[in-house]
Amino acid sequence: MARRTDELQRRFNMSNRPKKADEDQLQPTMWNTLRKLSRPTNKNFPTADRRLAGLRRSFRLSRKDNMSQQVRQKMGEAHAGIHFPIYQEVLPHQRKPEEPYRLVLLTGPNGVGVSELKRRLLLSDPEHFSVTVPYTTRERKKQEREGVEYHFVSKHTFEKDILNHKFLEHGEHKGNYYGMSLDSVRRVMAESKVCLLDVEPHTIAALYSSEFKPYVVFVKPPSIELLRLSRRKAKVLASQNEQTATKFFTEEDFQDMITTAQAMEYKYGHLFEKVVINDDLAMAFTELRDELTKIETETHWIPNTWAHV
Ligand SMILES: Nc1ncnc2c1ncn2[C@@H]1O[C@H](COP(=O)(O)OP(=O)(O)OP(=O)(O)O)[C@@H](O)[C@H]1O
Repeated sequence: MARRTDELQRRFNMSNRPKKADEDQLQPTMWNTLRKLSRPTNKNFPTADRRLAGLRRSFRLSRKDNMSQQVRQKMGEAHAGIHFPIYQEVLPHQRKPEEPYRLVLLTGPNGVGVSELKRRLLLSDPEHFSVTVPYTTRERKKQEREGVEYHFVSKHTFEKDILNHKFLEHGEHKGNYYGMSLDSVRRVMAESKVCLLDVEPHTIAALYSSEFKPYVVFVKPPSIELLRLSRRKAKVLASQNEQTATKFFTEEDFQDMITTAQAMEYKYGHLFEKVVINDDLAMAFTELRDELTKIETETHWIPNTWAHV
């Protein structure tokens, strides 16, 4: 029988965009961040390429400049067509042994620890957790194998695939395309593994269906004081003049992380089923792993539209 609880209603009942009155109350910085959040970008390339190539941050800009008009138009249509209902009925759900595991989506501001938590989950049980293989048009390096680090395809094929909505997220860097396809997610799920995917929050909508039953985890930074303490020794990669070097987090990085997290929660909080505050890394990992175990083994709520495949 369908039921609706206040908590679930809170999660599922908000429209995707803040109301005008709400917009007026937002701090200017947060509102600018909200605007930025609407731009497609890609978090799924293997960290080495994404970061060594300076992809993560420059990606958003290069995509905007380089993508063909036709492709941009198609992408706009794809995003514009997705709406969430004001209310959603929910049903209790328990995974049957023959069913695929729910897709696990990890999201959060840059540098908060999404990749680190994903890496730890993978290491903790490589037979159980898996990740997708991205597509690229760049040249294959000597040590790389097709289908392991990347699927290597031609520019023509890639552009055709963009128009056919094959990619969940895609972008361009230094004249090469990179992208993550829906089929890669399906392949992992068909292997009876838990597919871990880190995404920008706007991508959640494209996966919000009975086929994927996404379990959305928001990785949130702690207070700025705790960020300063916990990230004292942590380093991030930074691009400088096309070169990449590691650097310590700056005060600006921390501020940015907190403002972006607030904006993400404001705009997409109704889709987050679990919020993990990443202060102590070991504790955050344990909390996340335990929660994923519960979702696999215990009865929990899902939108009733997901009940039938
Ligand atoms: N709780 C934590 N305490 C200390 N250091 C942390 C913690 N969480 C993550 N880190 C470190 O912070 C840095 C950034 O983490 P990570 O690469 O996972 O961020 P991210 O959210 O994936 O960001 P991006 O998508 O930009 O790569 C890494 O050096 C990581 O080891």
